[in-house]
Amino acid sequence: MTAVTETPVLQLSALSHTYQGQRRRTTVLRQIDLSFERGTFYTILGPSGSGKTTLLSLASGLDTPTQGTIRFDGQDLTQLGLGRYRNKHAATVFQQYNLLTYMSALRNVTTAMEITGTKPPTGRRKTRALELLAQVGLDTDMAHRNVLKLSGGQQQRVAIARALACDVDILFADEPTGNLDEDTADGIIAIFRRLAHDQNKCVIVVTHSQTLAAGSDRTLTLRKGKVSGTNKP
Ligand SMILES: Nc1ncnc2c1ncn2[C@@H]1O[C@H](COP(=O)(O)OP(=O)(O)OP(=O)(O)O)[C@@H](O)[C@H]1O
Repeated sequence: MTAVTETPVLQLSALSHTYQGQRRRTTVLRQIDLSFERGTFYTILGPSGSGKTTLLSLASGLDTPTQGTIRFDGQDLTQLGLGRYRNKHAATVFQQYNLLTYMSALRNVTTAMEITGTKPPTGRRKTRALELLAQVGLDTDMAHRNVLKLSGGQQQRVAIARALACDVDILFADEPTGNLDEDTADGIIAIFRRLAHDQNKCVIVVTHSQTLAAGSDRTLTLRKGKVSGTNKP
């Protein structure tokens, strides 16, 4: 009998990235090879400036690497199309949230569903959005409030609900618990674990938080542009 090996949902091969500044070039990532599987919650750690956000921008299709390839389900992202990848297969929770500031929390979530063509399996988009906002601890009153009238931590939770609203294969998040108290952060970690383990999604989170790392299935550490260590095999 031959063993069936599943194609990684995301594969980075010989990935390097260099920023071209006005005076000098900075190589941030050097020849990185990494595979990510469905059903797994990953955290990426590393000192400030080690290239974590850069790695996330490339892997989520927001930027293109100067060298190397990125494959989603075996298909090169340049062939699949970055727009299609970001719309249908990947969702990102940004460090700065990137919410639509003239809208309510609820509209931020439903708009994301409209743009990506996400139809909830049951109920209307609005019902599903309220459900997701409740899951991250935002009640109906907060859901209807303009996002600028929410605290930083509450805005961060709207950004998480918005990413959860799009039924994608990979969820990326950059410091998603940075502004949250311990209990709320624990709730978010539990959501990420459920997404990976119950819904077979791949969750990839950049963080400095050891608590978040401890809640994940695998941690990768970036140092000087290389992956210097992985644990929890
Ligand atoms: N657009 C850019 N142009 C030039 N250099 C950049 C650009 N973006 C990031 N850098 C540099 O690339 C390096 C890696 O940045 P990156 O944001 O990926 O690090 P990080 O590990 O996420 O840091 P932190 O933990 O502080 O958020 C830093 O030295 C940064 O100054």
